[in-house]
Amino acid sequence: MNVGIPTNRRSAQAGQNAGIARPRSPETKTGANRARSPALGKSSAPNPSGLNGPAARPSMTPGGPLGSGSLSKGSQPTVRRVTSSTVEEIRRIDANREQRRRQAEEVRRSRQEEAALLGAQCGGHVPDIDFHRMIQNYRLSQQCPQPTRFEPLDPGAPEGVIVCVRKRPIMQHEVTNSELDCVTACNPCAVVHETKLKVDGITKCLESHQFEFDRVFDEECTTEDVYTTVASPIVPWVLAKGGRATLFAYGQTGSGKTFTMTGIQRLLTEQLFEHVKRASSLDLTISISFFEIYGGRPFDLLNNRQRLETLEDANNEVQIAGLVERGTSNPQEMQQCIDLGNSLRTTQGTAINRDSSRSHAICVVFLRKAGGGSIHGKVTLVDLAGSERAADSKSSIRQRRVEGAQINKSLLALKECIRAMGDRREAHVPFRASKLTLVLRDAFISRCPAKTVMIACISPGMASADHSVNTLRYSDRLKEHPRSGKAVEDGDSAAGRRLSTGIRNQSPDRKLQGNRRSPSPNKLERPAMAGIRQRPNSGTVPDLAKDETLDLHSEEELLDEDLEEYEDKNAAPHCQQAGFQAPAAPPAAPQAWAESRLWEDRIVTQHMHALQEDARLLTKESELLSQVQQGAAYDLEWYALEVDKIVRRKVEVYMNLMEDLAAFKAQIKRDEAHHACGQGVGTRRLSRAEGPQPAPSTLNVPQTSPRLHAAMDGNPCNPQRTPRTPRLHAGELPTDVR
Ligand SMILES: Nc1ncnc2c1ncn2[C@@H]1O[C@H](COP(=O)(O)OP(=O)(O)OP(=O)(O)O)[C@@H](O)[C@H]1O
Repeated sequence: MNVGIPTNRRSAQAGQNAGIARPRSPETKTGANRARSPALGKSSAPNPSGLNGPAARPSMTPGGPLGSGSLSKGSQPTVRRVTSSTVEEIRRIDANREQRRRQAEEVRRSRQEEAALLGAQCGGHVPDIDFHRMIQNYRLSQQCPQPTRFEPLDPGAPEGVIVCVRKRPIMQHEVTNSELDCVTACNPCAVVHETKLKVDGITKCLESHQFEFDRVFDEECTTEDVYTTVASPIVPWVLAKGGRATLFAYGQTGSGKTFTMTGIQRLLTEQLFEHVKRASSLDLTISISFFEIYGGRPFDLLNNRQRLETLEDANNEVQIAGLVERGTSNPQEMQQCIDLGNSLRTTQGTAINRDSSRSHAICVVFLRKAGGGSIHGKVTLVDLAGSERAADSKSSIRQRRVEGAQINKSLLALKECIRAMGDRREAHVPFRASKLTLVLRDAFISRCPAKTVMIACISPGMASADHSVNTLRYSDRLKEHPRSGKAVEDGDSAAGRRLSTGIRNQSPDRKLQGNRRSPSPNKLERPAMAGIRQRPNSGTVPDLAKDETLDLHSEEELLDEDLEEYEDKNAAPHCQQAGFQAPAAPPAAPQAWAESRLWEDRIVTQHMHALQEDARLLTKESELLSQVQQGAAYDLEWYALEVDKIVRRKVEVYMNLMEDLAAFKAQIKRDEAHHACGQGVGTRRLSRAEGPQPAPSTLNVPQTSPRLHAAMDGNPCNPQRTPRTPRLHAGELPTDVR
């Protein structure tokens, strides 16, 4: 009976049966033969062939002893013996089959029980039992002892960068999607289990990525635990040393960055006032600024999201012009400011997070000498935008693309700055690479002692495993110093090679491989966590894979490092065959972004100027009119001339604005077309070797009027047709209408 036996097993049995069909058919079909067989089994008739095993069996050919049925008397014992061994074989097979059936039944029953139990725990949404078992077994094998309390990290330790990981609990939406918790937090290790199928397509396996950090907080840990361990030791350190401390929360959307950061803000508020009170001899005041960087631009969160400008003063210090700094005299006031700032952040609902932040929020707490004096110390809390947003730089929606590109760029720049900061021999900190790092310059380049804490937040859900690995990889590299002598000396295979040669020296192909990982059949047999607690650590990802996997920012990394190479490699093949000469770079390239952003800035400024000019003209017009109405001016010819000038000026102002608007719309159109080119839909872009590219100066000196642009053939990839924006400055106004 085949019921309940899996297809493959059934066919296996069929095969076995087929294998014995021929010897059995003449002798064993009847019950009589079966009944006779035990007795026959005892036969000790000699083997005529004189051989043991299968070779000793009688021939199965038709002419053989069993084949024709014409057995002689002398051959009878041999037949009996053959029959006996066949029956024995059948019995054994039957017994095995029965045992397997029982085992299968047992497995099925225990799976059902386990599924019911798991389903009850997960509100009826049963995750994959096999993967669940594998992860449980992994955890059991590690026997991770969770410390009852975390020792506070020493902020005075020589290394300037502390990297921690916080795993949040699994959320309802993940349970509803039957997701498993695939992150094992076992301080100081964090392991992400990626669920995979082997090459046969049916065998399930786990790929476990292990990393080691300064601290790893599991889902049971509270924000107080995190604060006590990493943030609370920083406050006395800042007071004592006059230091600059910067805490970052990094991770994908919904991983708990804002949750962690708001908790830290609250706890810091409470602790700070206490400590400042205790250190009364320092005579310090506490003030706060709160701003966000959205789309590469700072906005003041304590001043109704007023747009801010970053400037550099004569001493090369970065200043944020117009940023409000509110003095606070008690924790409640400070908390109110923080709440206000958090409420004004740019958010958007996503499938994962109803209030997903789309910006980097930067809350700066200043400790100043009383009376608005110089800065004694500073604590900066940065809630970074979701790291996965970087992938939006390939979105089809322009706004998302701009956001994504800026986030990508800033996270990459941040990584490089922190790495450079940690490496004491690193002379160059590339803080100018993004607005985020520019405004945080103090954190990286400061004559005062500086300390950086990175809290990497990860979601435990199986669907987030990729992002979690990327987050851990990013965080892992913060402590990996590009020119670290140790790493080079270790010569630790590819990792060492990469550290010693730097990313620039990698082959372009490598660099472009993004997240691809080399298959690693041995990953499951990697050493247990206890065995990997040494740096450099990158867990089970083989060195080569690590080398290849430049995380999701690799393309941007490349852009920043070598734009030319990028342009040549990324020109869509499609775009290389049509006959056009296209503009500066694909949309992801810095020049294209810079051009776009220049237009955006310009259109807002021009509109503002137009309004101001209009208001001024209106005032002048009203004065003129009232003069005539009240009989103060009798020269109506003069009056008509003045009115004419005003109206002409108004027309000019608004014509200019309309030109700008047309140019801006054309720029948006070009962006879209370039994006399409980048996706393989567009037209050709010449490489630098093939033809001239517009010089960066075209950004400032646009070449043709939008009116001409309207008459163009509609190919927005033509750099010669970049619209011109007339500038309107106060100095350009005709003197006679002033
Ligand atoms: N440790 C935690 N314990 C309980 N709930 C948490 C924890 N971490 C996060 N959450 C919850 O997860 C959800 C998402 O968290 P949060 O908004 O902090 O994510 P995020 O990383 O800031 O996302 P985004 O980048 O989209 O803003 C929130 O509902 C939050 O309450």
